Amino acid sequence: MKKPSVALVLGDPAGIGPELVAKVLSQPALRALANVIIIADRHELEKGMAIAGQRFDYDEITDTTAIAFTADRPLLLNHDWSRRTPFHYGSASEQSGVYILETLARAVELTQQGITQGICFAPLNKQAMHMGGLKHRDELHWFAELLKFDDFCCEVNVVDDLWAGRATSHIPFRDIVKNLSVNGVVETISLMDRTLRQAGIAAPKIAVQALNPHGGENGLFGDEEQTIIQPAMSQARALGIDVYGPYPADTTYKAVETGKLDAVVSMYHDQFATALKMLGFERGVTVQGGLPVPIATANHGTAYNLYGQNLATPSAFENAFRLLVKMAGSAG
Ligand SMILES: NC(=O)C1=CN([C@@H]2O[C@H](COP(=O)(O)OP(=O)(O)OC[C@H]3O[C@@H](n4cnc5c(N)ncnc54)[C@H](O)[C@@H]3O)[C@@H](O)[C@H]2O)C=CC1
Ligand SMILES: NCC(=O)COP(=O)(O)O
Repeated sequence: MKKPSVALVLGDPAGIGPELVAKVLSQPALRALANVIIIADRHELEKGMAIAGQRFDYDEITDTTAIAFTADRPLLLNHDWSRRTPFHYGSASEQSGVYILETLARAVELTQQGITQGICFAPLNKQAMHMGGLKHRDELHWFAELLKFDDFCCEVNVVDDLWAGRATSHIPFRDIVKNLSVNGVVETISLMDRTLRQAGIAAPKIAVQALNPHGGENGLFGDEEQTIIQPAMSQARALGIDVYGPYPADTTYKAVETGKLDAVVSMYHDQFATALKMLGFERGVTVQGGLPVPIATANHGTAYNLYGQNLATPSAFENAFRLLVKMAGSAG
């Protein structure tokens, strides 16, 4: 297979992103997987290497129209921040938000131009992005608009061989129930089924979570299982999708283990994400599911509390890079 070209973005320079990028790209075996174009302020990239105590060589480019890759040597497209307001290291700021949005937008542009086949970004901060002008509730919906994609999308989390998606995501807890619908649950199950097939699982088995304690116990405390989740599962079965449940949140993992299920569809963000992060915080990846361009990141965030201390574990971001390269290879 031809080596894919991928865009790599530092995420929020005020968090652990630059340190993670340094730790990943300083490994020759990882660098060799793809032609990498880093979109970053050179000073922040160098600072990440200084924090990590690890470095790699790169060539700087200014012109993206005639790119030539030298074996296993990343290219840097310098997003010069030297004349702009400095970042607030270790906390959210407007300038971090603007930087994140500008660098991600350049990554999307490169991918739309066919120069790269996917985007891997180190952790970003949604609060900073909102301070920097993000009007969408999260980067997923911002990416969708940039890519002129108006179909269904949702974040997909992966730890080892276990995948998870959610029918609602970055919304207030009090709004979960009013945002749940039969159609939304069917869309989430279908996206999960497609994603698993693209990942090479020929006959995906998908668990669906209940919303209420003990699955509502037949309407005793909540009836969303009967009014929304079971009808959605019936529609999914009619589409040929192999779904199981609905399982109460506290015993879903047991059902997954016993039934050797491949994925879980949750009703809200933390419902299964908490179990997944218990299972493998250091290994988890988040994919921007459903978009026409492969985009992946680590499942953890900016960890502002760890900034500048060389304490960030790179393994989740390494997994994100590997998965993104695989997806970009299939896309290109
Ligand atoms: N990949 C991405 O872009 C993601 C971004 N976020 C964003 O990150 C921001 C902060 O999120 P939080 O919920 O505070 O979670 P967080 O993941 O940044 O931090 C949670 C805890 O885990 C620790 N931690 C995180 N990554 C670590 C690593 N690589 N090595 C060692 N310890 C690590 C932190 O020090 C902290 O104690 C939010 O704005 C959120 O939206 C959250 C998840 C993924
Ligand atoms: N920036 C990616 C992101 O926030 C996805 O993380 P999560 O919603 O899976 O926690």
